[in-house]
Parts: sequence; C-alpha cells; structure tokens
Amino acid sequence: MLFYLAPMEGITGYIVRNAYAHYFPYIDKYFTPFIPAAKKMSKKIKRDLAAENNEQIRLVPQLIGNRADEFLMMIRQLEDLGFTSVNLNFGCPSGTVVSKRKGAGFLADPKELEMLLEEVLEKSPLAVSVKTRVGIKDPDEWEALCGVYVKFPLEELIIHPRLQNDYYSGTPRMETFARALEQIHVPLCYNGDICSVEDYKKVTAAFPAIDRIMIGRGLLENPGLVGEIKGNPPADKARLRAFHDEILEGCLDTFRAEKDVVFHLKEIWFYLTKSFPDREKYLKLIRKCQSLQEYKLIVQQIFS
Ligand SMILES: Cc1cc2nc3c(=O)[nH]c(=O)nc-3n(C[C@H](O)[C@H](O)[C@H](O)COP(=O)(O)O)c2cc1C
Repeated sequence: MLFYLAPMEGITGYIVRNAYAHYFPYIDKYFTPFIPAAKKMSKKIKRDLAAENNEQIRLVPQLIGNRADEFLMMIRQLEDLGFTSVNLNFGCPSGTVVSKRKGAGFLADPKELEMLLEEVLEKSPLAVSVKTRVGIKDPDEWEALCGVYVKFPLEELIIHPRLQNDYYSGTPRMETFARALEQIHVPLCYNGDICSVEDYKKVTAAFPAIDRIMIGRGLLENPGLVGEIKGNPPADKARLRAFHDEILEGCLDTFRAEKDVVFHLKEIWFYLTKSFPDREKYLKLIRKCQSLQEYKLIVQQIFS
C-alpha cells in the first residue's frame, strides 16, 4: 500500500512535511496545499516548493484554478523547478473557492471540465493527476464526471467521495467510490475519514483493489497512524514532542511575529490534541493562549 499525506491549506507546508519525514517516515508521497494557478508564484510558494526545503520528500505540487492556460503557465514554472508531476484540485468545497468556479465548484459543468483536461493533458510537460470530489449536490452527478475522467491518461485519480455540499460532514459516499473503482482504469487513490487502524482495515476490506490511500486529518491527529497501520507501536510522547519541537523551531525561523508562530501551531493542535487524554481542557488552553511564552508552558504541561 502507498500512503499519501493529504494537502491541507495552512498546515502541511514544508515545515510540517519535514517533521513527518524525520519522525514518522512512512509517507510515500506528499502534496502541497493548493497553489492558485496565476501568472507568477509568490515568494511563499517558491519557498514551499524549494528543493532544499523538501530534501527527503517526494512532493507533488497541487494547483487550483479554472483555466487551462493558467494551469499550463504554472505547470511550465513547475517544470523549471524540476517537478515531474502536478495535481489539479477539483475538490475544495470552501464557499469562497467554489463561488469562483474553482475547486469542487468546477465540477458543476462536466463539459467544461473535459475541455480543460483535454488541453492541459495535451500540452502539459508533466504527468497530471487529479484530486476530486464526486459532485456538488447529488451523487448522481458522478456518472457524468466519471465519464470525463475515464477519457484521460491521468497519472492517478484521488477521490474524496463526498459532495461539495457535504463539506466534511456525514460519512464518505462509499457506494460512489465503489462505482468509480469499476469504471476508472487509471490508478485510483481513496481519501476520506481514515483516522484509525480500524478505519484503514474497513476501507481496504471494502476495496481490496486499492493500492494507495491518502490521509489528512487522521495523520494530523495521530502522526504515527501510518506507522501503526504498518505494525509499529503507537507514537510515544518523546517522539511526538520531537515532532512538535521541530515544527515550532521551523515556525520560529520562518515567521517574523511570535503571534504568527502561535497562530500556526494552534491550527496543528486542533488536531494533535486528539492524541492526548483531556483533549477539551488542553484545546481550551491552547485556543486562549496569546503569547509564545504562555504557549510553551501549555505544551510543557501537555507533554509532561
Ligand atoms: C484545514 C483543511 C485544509 C485543506 N486543504 C486542502 C488543500 O489545500 N488541497 C486539497 O486538495 N484538499 C485540502 N483539504 C482536504 C484534504 O486534503 C482531504 O481531502 C480531506 O481532509 C479528507 O481527508 P481526511 O478525512 O483524511 O482528512 C483540506 C482539508 C482541511 C480540513
């Protein structure tokens, strides 16, 4: 089985990716959080993609947009940086993205999706994969979308089997994923709600043909999850602490203001507190915390 860390905007930048690679080296492929397909890459994105910041990491940049020419412009820049694959995001459910007909919003018109993929796949010097949801409002939309995806030699198709309207609620639509498995002949990756070894076992028992899995929140809650799936003992406090400390150091080197460091780490702790008893208590403390000094004391308390 291949394991991928899901892209998570604001969280899985290079600092976090490196901490996984150093302390939980079980991830086969990483994806950047989505990068807007625009004319020029920002300095922040260039830093996230830089080879020296991703040394032990197999990284695939993810682009979000709705125009083939803009995707291609970005893809050529990625080629210059030495990348060989790119991932296109047709899954982001956020209102601000969808209202611009990007992310899952682009799934509204399968014909347009087909035209875009035709041009990108014809002209892209890089292998192209897609990360998609299964529709906007109705699981029956999948038939038309699937009819588009089957036409293209994608490197792989990553499916998070929820609708845009589902956001992250309810359970993934396993029946739709099962249909996709029958219909799609490029490598298919399952993504969604794998937060424990049991969840992993259920998904792989339901879909024995799957050979790649992407995990997001489950790996943030328990960074040792893939290690456990592979038969290793759960991550101990010392390892979690080292993982955390590397992220803290990386943030201190990168962000100018201490409050930005604390803000970034608060997002991570929203998930990571699930690895600890008394989650609610610590989450409250972390959320309220205002300064780096206060933050360090709370972290000390959590790990002691
Ligand atoms: C805070 C957050 C940020 C996300 N950012 C991205 C992103 O940049 N690109 C993307 O394709 N998906 C993004 N996702 C979706 C995840 O990659 C993943 O598909 C989703 O969380 C379901 O997988 P999981 O149940 O394993 O977490 C994001 C999800 C969350 C919760």
